[in-house]
Amino acid sequence: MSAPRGAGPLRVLLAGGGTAGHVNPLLALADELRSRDAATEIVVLGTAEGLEQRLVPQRGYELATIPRVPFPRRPDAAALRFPRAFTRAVGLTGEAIARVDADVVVGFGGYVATPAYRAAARAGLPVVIHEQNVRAGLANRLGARRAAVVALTFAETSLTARRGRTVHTGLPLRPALADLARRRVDAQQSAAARREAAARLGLDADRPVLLVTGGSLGAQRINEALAGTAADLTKAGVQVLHAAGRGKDDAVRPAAEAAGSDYHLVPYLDAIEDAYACADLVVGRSGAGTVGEQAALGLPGVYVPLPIGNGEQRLNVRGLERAGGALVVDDAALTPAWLREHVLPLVADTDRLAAMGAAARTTGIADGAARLADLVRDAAGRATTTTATSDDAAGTTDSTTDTDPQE
Ligand SMILES: CC(=O)N[C@H]1[C@@H](OP(=O)(O)OP(=O)(O)OC[C@H]2O[C@@H](n3ccc(=O)[nH]c3=O)[C@H](O)[C@@H]2O)O[C@H](CO)[C@@H](O)[C@@H]1O
Repeated sequence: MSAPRGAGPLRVLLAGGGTAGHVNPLLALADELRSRDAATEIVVLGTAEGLEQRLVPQRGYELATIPRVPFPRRPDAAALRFPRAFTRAVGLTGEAIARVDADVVVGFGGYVATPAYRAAARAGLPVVIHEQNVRAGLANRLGARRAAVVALTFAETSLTARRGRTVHTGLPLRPALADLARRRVDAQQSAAARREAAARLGLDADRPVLLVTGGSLGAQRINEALAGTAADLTKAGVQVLHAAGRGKDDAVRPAAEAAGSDYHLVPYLDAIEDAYACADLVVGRSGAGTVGEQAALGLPGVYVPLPIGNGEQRLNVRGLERAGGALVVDDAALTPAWLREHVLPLVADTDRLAAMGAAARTTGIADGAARLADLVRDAAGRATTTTATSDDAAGTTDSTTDTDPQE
């Protein structure tokens, strides 16, 4: 017999997937909920193709998969197949909800979120939405119509819960990153974290470290530009840690090898917190995850927004840029010459980097996972077992006075 709703350990379905940008905040919330109550029951809803396939079981959570059903954007053959495929996905989601006997559904947007929101409505369950990007995706825009809570990474996102609360929680950071964010506020702790992480990565903590990422999938353009400057950087005494993306690292290998032992090329950093702890400067994309993490950590960054999708990457970094924590360069303008002119002097300019880092931190939130966990437990009628240091007065907007998010 299952417990009545609102009683016993929390039971939750977390829906999200695709890239690590969607999966990592979901896992950060899962870890936070479990750390408050080890008996919390969690099922993650994802697809069989996304990064969740690897990342979710690796962190010890059950993954239920449904087929990827992209919402039709034009009247083609896929649009004709959509209603049946969608109904099937909703049915499978309903089965996953019933299996965990969920009392709340939390969605992070993307392909699996729309069926999850629909199945939750059918089951009469409250929905909590987390929107990572400044420009909300379609699934979350639809879901926000009946959501109990819409939680936002960025204050400037215009998505609102029509019938519920809209709260600026920031990005839920996984525990290792939240810990690092706390340590980096103190100069001595920050230096210690850098030394410890440098030892694990085989880096010299006393020389400049440039971290290069292309988001969770890697970025060919960034890889090519770095390949063209690899030797200039190492000749200048800079150590480069470059996560080029799975399957994209081979193209950089000849340049990395020619640049010598200070050029560390990897496909992906599972423990990216170590890389962040050592980095003086980061060059990368401006996915919401990257921006949210680096702001919370007070890390100066050179951002190269991905010029596709709905343009969300340019918007994601705007607040950070305005605050002075970011240099932003268009994808097309990112060349080896640009890196030589801008990044080579910057990575050794400790005063400027310190100012950029401090500016970045003013826009970041380190306890986003705790804030979101409070909202989820509350929506499910559970006590919030720890107190988040939430600036509710500033972070909560009254949904009735906001602009229509569907426009
Ligand atoms: C191509 C694409 O679809 N991009 C979207 C995707 O970004 P994508 O998933 O690439 O990027 P994000 O910046 O959001 O997140 C990357 C995540 O991967 C982690 N990481 C990255 C590299 C690495 O070596 N190790 C590692 O752990 C980072 O710490 C971060 O948590 O989702 C974001 C959040 O909705 C969107 O803003 C992006 O537009």
